[in-house]
Amino acid sequence: MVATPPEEIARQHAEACAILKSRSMPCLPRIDHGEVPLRWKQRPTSSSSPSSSNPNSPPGEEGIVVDDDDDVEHNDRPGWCISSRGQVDVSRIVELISEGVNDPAGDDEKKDERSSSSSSTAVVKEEPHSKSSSSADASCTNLWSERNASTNNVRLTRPSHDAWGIKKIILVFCDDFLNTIYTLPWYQPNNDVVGKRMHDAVRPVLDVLGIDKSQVVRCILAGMPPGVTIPVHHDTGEWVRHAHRVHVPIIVPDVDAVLFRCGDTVSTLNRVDCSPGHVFEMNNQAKHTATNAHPYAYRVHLILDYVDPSFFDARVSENCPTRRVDLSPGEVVTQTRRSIDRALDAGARRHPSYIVIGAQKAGTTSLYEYLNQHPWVIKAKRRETHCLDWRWDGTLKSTSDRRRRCLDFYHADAMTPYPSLITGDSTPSYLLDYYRVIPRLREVFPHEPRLIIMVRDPIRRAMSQYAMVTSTDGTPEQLAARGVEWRDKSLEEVLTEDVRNMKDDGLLPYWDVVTGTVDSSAYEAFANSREEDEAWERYVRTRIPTRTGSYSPLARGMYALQCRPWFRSFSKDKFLVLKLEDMMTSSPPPPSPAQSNENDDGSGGGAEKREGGGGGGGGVQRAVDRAMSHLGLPRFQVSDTSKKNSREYGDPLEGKDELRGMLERFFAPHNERFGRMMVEEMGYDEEEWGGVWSYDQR
Ligand SMILES: Nc1ncnc2c1ncn2[C@@H]1O[C@H](COP(=O)(O)OS(=O)(=O)O)[C@@H](OP(=O)(O)O)[C@H]1O
Repeated sequence: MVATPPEEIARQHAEACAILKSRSMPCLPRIDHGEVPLRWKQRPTSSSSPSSSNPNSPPGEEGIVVDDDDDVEHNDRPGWCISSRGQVDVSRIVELISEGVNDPAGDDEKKDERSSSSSSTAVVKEEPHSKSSSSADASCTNLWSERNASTNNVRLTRPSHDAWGIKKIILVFCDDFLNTIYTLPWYQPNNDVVGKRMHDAVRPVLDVLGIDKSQVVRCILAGMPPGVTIPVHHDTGEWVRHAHRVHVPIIVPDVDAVLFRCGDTVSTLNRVDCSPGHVFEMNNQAKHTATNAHPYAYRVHLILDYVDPSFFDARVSENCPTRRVDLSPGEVVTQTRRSIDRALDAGARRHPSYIVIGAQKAGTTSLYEYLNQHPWVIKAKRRETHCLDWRWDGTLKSTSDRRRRCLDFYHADAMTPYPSLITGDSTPSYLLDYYRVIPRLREVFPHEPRLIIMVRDPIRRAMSQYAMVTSTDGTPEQLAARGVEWRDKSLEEVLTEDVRNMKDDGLLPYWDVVTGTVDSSAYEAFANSREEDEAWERYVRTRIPTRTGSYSPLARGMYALQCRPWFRSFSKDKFLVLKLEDMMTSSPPPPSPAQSNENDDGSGGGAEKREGGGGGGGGVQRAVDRAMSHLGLPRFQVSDTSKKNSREYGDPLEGKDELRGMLERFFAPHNERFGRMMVEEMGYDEEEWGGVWSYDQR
């Protein structure tokens, strides 16, 4: 977010006034190009920094990025940004909003202050034709009065508008992700006298656009003060990509004193005809700027955003259906920069909403960081809370104390007023440590957070673990967590040790240590037996230390065994399982269903599945889309798709073909079993999971 410095705003204002004075810029001829194609608005938005949505920070700017440069990608950008969609009679809207139109924003409050202070000598600039009313009773007819709005309508903040002194009458509004569309009382035909009249007065605009009112996601009347320039900017936020932006000038005291320009670049801004009643659509992801050079009067536009009807179906298929809420008069809403909630829903969300439970070294940090780029996802106080394993405080007497302790690892209290926002953590040790973690999770988080499991070729995973644990880089805390047990051990030694432990626990009756081979019939007989369950529990209960990462290089890659107790403990719909390899595919990011009609270039995108290949962001976006859908969050575009927690290390299996062959033989039946489990028990795609990590295909 770049805030335009005041000197630059002053320069742009002077420039606009000079243009107006010289009458050197004619308006574009009114041409109806039809709707601005939404694919022209797909440029990723750039201001979704997670911190901006942290409820601990005050709501920031309202999704507007001010640009001073022209570094915009112009691929497939239109030769036009403005489409004249028609002309309507706005006199009924004018009737409703004329009163108080030229009162400065917040003036009713100032008047209250003045009337309560007889010594006040402040000079109020009187505007002609301005009957103002500061009463907030139901009969108050000044819709600009903020007291009236907060009593009879609903007050919403739009910080950038406030900064520019723009005042507004809000009729329909949605959060940044179009997750909830709020209809305010002053647009509800059955609820309010104003609502009925406003609803009817706006109707001709919808008719000219050929849209149904259910398509409207935002609709406000915005009053721009005299002597103000909104500097060149473009709008940002997910909603921009999905919505058509329409302006209708309603009250324009002097069209020659208004300069509204829009264009693909700062140097190609075109002037739009702002005569009252001109319904025009603009590409609000292109540059635009407005100046009201009138000496004393406000200029009012109806600003309306609408989506295609297919948008709502797409949201259903993304597991994130749009909600519609009719707000009551005087209702209070809580806002962050990108979210809006009803105050009466405070506390409705229970935290945490998700936990990435493993597997270690399978890309869990990346997934966590990608999720946290979503403006509605708030980081835990630390990525790996470990609140259910080694930070669990068994000395606490009651469940509520233990819950409190666990919740303290998240910003749970600060998030209470904002139920749209979610939080969670990534503690990859949980997957293996099921016997400790599952009962604790059930106890302190009975709402059962969504669980995400990432997996990776178990041989690669083991190599990554070995490289990490034997590495001497990192913070003292990281070094301590890794332990020193493997420091002087070779890869062969640590693998052999794990095999020995498993053998001793009766977990590998099918594995011949001398030949390094599996007895297939012994494996088939043992797999999924009660004996295997017992042996697995024995292993997990005795071989998992809590204060070192130097353990289980093989067991942590036996995913069917690790997942089984989890899958038995929670319903299927609680889980999402993702393969790290799928994050590495380089095919272009998929369009969301909500964009697919516009975006489909017909390319299936040949996925490169092997590690080390590509990783152009398509795989990351696809994985994050699935996670968002799992969490019931609206889709967003991941801006930083770089891999996290990655380490440069030589291939520990380089020149060790025998060891590699042994590992492949060891893991092959486990991989095959896990693939089957995913398809048959969890209902995942056969093509994706059948034959997962089948080494003989390499
Ligand atoms: N997007 C993407 N593409 C390819 N590889 C990726 C990606 N994200 C994470 N990684 C690799 O995942 C490894 C780190 O996993 P974790 O973050 O789960 O490790 S940890 O358990 O939290 O320590 C680590 O593997 P190694 O580099 O082999 O150690 C990361 O490089």
